Amino acid sequence: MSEPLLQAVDLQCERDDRELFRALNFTIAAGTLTRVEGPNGSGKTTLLRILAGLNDSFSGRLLWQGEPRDARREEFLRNLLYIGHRPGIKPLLTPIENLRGLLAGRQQVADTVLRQALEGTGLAGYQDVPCRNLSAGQQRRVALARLLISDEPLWILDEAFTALDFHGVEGLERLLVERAANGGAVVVTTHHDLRLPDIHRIVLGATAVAGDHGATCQQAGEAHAH
Ligand SMILES: Nc1ncnc2c1ncn2[C@@H]1O[C@H](COP(=O)(O)OP(=O)(O)OP(=O)(O)O)[C@@H](O)[C@H]1O
Repeated sequence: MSEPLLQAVDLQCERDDRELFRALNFTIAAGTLTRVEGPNGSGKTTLLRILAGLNDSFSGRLLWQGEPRDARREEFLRNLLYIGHRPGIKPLLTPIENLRGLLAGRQQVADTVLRQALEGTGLAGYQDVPCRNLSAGQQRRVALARLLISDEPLWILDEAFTALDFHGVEGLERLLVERAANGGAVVVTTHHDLRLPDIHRIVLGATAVAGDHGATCQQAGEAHAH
């Protein structure tokens, strides 16, 4: 197996006295794609925010490269690119200005590179238009342009495919596969029917109908049920 980046050990989370998941164990390794699945409200966003260090209401352990994540929090955050389910784009700013803001304090990137990244996500000609004048899919593409510049080894992407058209979905699928092939680790949630090979699956709320909020982890070809 390739190098483990992030490991979850016995994760458990409750919200408003309802258990979303428990006994969740998995490894996010370099060079892999992982999809977190489950019905609405099963806890996908919550799990991604926990993994990204944005939500601390859980029990269990998270390890970054084999050591407690919180003991290496700064290093962990430098190595993480998290894009939430809202694109997080400032409507009064242009795509270029938004990207500059998103990269502030992390990466020094020339404007020519930002422009190329926006062209790469299909926004040629829109780089200097205020984002409030862009469609939902175009705003999503502004946020996703960040992926074309990223040097972080771990991507956590919540509902990244939302509002994208057919070509946008295809392009993003290709990018994620290439990223994993080049040694990155990608964790995604989506309600889209993705065509990604060798994807690992973390299924939440698998037995929710029976009132038992179970979770299943399948590491591409190998399944662990809890
Ligand atoms: N800020 C919050 N405070 C309390 N409960 C919350 C909060 N945010 C979400 N929840 C609850 O946590 C549960 C899981 O929500 P979450 O957003 O993680 O689900 P999800 O699987 O991502 O859903 P969806 O597919 O609809 O995006 C839901 O029942 C929701 O009501």
